[in-house]
Amino acid sequence: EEEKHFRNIFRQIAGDDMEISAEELRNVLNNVLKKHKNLKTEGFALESCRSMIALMDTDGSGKINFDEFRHLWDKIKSWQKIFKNYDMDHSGTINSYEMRNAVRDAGFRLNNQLYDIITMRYADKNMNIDFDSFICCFVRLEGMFRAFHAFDKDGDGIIKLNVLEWLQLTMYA
Ligand SMILES: O=C(O)[C@@H](S)Cc1ccc(I)cc1
Repeated sequence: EEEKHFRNIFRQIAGDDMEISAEELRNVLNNVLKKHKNLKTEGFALESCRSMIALMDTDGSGKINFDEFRHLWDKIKSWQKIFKNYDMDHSGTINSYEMRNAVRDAGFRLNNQLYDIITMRYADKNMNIDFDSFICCFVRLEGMFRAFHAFDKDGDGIIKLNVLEWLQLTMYA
């Protein structure tokens, strides 16, 4: 039943081509955000939605189909619970220390250098991370781990890429 309901929602968002574009994704994310008063954010920028599409576009169509959207939506739902769990004062932001715990709670195993890089890339001047930056960071983390494992056929934790393969990975993200 829930699946049918979700498919109807998807159909409304996606329109005739049954694929969601960056603009359509931005509209649905920002409409949902309006229902969450304690998720302070200026909303998702188009560029952020383009990146989320790229990271989730496993069939290379340039848009996201039902399965890709379902995966993204389930991830955002679980990651917003983690965000709210750490945003105790309901400021709509979490600080860089809480971000470390949120990343760990989401199951990502990083090192100190990466935690610092994430703070530099996603936090504001007060070292706080707002909700849309938080989600974009997690979508990128999940997408990049997934891309690495897709290349790591023998699962030895080592991949070999030539420069064009590297650019294919990093430019469409
Ligand atoms: O659908 C909702 O409002 C909750 S349950 C999950 C959620 C929260 C924020 C966003 I943006 C997307 C989804």
